[in-house]
Amino acid sequence: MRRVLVPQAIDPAGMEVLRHPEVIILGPLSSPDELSAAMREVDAVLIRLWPISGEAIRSARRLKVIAKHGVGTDNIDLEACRKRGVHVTITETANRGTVSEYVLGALITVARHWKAAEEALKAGDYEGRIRYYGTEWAGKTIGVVGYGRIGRSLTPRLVHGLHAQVLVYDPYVPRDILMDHPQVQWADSLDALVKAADAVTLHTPLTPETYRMFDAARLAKMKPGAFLINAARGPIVDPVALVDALTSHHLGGAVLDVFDPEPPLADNPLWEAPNLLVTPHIAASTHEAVQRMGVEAAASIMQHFHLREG
Ligand SMILES: O=C(O)[C@H](O)COP(=O)(O)O
Repeated sequence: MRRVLVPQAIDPAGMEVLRHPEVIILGPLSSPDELSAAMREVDAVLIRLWPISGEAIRSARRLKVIAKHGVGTDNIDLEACRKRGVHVTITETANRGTVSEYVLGALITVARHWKAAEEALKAGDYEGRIRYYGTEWAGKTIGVVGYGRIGRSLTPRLVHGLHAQVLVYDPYVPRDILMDHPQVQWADSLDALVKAADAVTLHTPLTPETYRMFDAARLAKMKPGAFLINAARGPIVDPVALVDALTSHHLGGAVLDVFDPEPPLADNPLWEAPNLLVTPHIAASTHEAVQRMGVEAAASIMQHFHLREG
């Protein structure tokens, strides 16, 4: 028998994939604190965002596979997995379109002062309509940092959906995969991208190289009035520097779906920053993408144990 731990709820279709006479499904757990102990007697874990420490991996003697529901593996101690021979899978393509749609919504919502205008309207200030003038994206330059699956899915949507110019920066992918379109170009450097872009959207993993990639110095290089969208990982952006850049009105606005740490601190300076929109790490949370992530993560476990064709 294989014991598979699903610590947090996933889509029922994903649970269905795990249902098999040779599989015992364990979970859900009530908090991340229970994860390490619960992992001790399992062969596989299907993990969302809860952290899996090296210690938890080392003391999980039966563990063979960790299936990540999503694409970011920064919550998993990969070095400990490598040393113990634990296989890690991600749901490679499950969320790219949904995250791209979130970014389109974020760009439009923040650039049209949607939240402030709505609050003004509800407070009886109908004349906000002649105060909240926004930014039109057609013809503007949007910088896409990271040209992995999400960056590549987003770029055509920016071109065809928003009619924007797109500048792409990613030192790890070959230039010939760039979308072949006159409105899409490589940036020679990250600084060249931030200096030229009316909005920058982040689509890199969290690594030592991307940690605080958007610190005070880099934010200062962004165009005055530009917008920043972070649906990648919180620590890529220095939150204190971002609050300063928004409060001084150097930036026109920002949208954060991710935080450092997660969950974000309740008493948070970000909450007071002007024209900052926030969501609780839901860029990939559509019914469609959550179903795909659940099914693909579960299928990768079953494939690992040769309990399913494919
Ligand atoms: O809710 C989840 O499980 C997430 O969407 C995780 O996705 P990510 O690791 O790709 O952010």
